[in-house]
Amino acid sequence: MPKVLISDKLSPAAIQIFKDRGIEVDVNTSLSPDELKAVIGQYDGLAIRSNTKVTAEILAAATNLKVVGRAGIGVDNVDVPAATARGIVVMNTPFGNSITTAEHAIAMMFSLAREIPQANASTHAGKWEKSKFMGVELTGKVLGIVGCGNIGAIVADRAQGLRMRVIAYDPFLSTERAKELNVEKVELDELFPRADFITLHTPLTEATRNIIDAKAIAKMKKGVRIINCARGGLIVEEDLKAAIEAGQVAGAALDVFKVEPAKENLLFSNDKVVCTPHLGASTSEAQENVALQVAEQMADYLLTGAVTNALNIPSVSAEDAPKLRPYMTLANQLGSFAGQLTETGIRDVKIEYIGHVATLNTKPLTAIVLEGLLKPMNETVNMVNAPVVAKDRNIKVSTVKTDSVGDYHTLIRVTVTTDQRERSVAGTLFGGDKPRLVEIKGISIEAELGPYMLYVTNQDKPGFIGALGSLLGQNGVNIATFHLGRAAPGGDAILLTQVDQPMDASLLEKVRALPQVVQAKALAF
Ligand SMILES: NC(=O)C1=CN([C@@H]2O[C@H](COP(=O)(O)OP(=O)(O)OC[C@H]3O[C@@H](n4cnc5c(N)ncnc54)[C@H](O)[C@@H]3O)[C@@H](O)[C@H]2O)C=CC1
Ligand SMILES: O=C(O)CCC(=O)C(=O)O
Repeated sequence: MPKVLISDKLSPAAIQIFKDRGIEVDVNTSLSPDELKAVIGQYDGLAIRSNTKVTAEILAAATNLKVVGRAGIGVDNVDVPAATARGIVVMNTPFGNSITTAEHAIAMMFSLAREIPQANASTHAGKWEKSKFMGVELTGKVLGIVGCGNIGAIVADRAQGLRMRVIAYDPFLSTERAKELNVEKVELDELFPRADFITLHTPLTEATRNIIDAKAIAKMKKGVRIINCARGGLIVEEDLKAAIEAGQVAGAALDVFKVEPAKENLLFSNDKVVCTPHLGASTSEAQENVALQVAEQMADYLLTGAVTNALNIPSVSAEDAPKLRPYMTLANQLGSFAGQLTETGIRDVKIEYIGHVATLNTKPLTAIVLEGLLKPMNETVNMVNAPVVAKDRNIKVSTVKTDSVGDYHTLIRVTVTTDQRERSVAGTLFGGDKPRLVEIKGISIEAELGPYMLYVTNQDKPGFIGALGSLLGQNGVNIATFHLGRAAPGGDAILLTQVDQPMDASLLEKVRALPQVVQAKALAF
């Protein structure tokens, strides 16, 4: 039974889902990094929010870990490349808290415009400072959105409802999408001087880190108000403080900080700064959504291998999954067949998708071909890290899709080039779901793969099949299936036979000693 650790505060709905799906679950939200490192080896899954830092060091100790599930959006607290290298899937819940976070940004904008938190504190203190809190209207003001993805788009919609004019900077926002959102797409240098309010909704990446620094602030309209409900690292806090003190920035509303939990910060106690402790996603609705989603996704992966919302492995939609399933088996068999026959360094892998298979999402198929291919060289390889392992080994991977149909209505061909030779193997699905090998090194054959196979290349000469059958029989090896192919009468030939038990090394030597045999290899699937 798989075992999951929940190490951040998640809605109890997640615990129930894990239990209902037959997954053992522990909850411990107070582990120090060292304590987490000490226990993580017991778990197959780790469910987190933003508190737990899943570092390379934690992952190195996570010897059984298969999936990290982030109940939320940002995964900057997870070392995704380190997880990928270890074959660990990292998944998030990209939509579950978007509305809630967008609403928080709007609430922060109102708070800034009317100084509501400051006025609230003053009124509670019995001061009745009516003339001190003179606000600004939002109607007719320009809102500059930096990062117009899921949350940015919802903020744009709500702001338009407030009669604001919305401009957005997002290099990946298409003109059509901007039109659909009724948002004016601008460059950052145009957004800064035009916006009365600026709200940040990008992930924290090397391109966005410190996007709001002294240089950027100098380009902004005097009296601009800045809202950050994305990530603390987007703003250089020292520069923001100086700009508020100089009057260039009228105020800032911050839900996120460079260092969290932010028990201390240079912007605290500045009366132009409104702060919340990373509450963007904190509504009961959003927390229920993300907890349910992450638990279902993690359970699906641990129990069935189905992948949703993963950041380091191609996702397969519920609609595509049943169509891809038989191809996944075929792709893995083809990769594994090629991998087991390869004895020297691989330079190049070409995967051809021909006919029906070319119309499907082939990314997961490519990953699983590589898993099968590399497994004989690397026990820990899986679909997640196979592309990285291939890259690390300087293996060039290319894919070709052709939807024109040849002898088979659907075909996958894997061609592996090593320093010494090029070898190809191809397969199809019989009856729509039964994987069959139909070509090895360009020679036609028709074979179903079983757990123990004997693969022989030989010269097509009389007497070979009888001699091999007798040899296997004399050594107590039962033949389950027998498949033959040849390039031309008397030429190169291949034999693939399924046997009922593993072939031991001494028997294999006897097969190799038969006069017609060029190569003999025991394969396992
Ligand atoms: N405060 C909180 O509790 C929460 C914070 N977040 C943060 O909000 C961020 C945004 O979330 P979503 O909208 O769901 O993500 P998203 O991926 O849908 O949108 C992010 C947008 O940023 C854009 N972008 C990427 N690089 C950019 C760059 N260099 N300059 C400008 N735009 C760039 C992308 O094209 C994309 O459209 C998350 O990455 C997360 O860090 C998310 C949820 C809750
Ligand atoms: O889990 C949380 O409270 C934070 C949410 C968040 O920052 C995110 O989803 O990126």
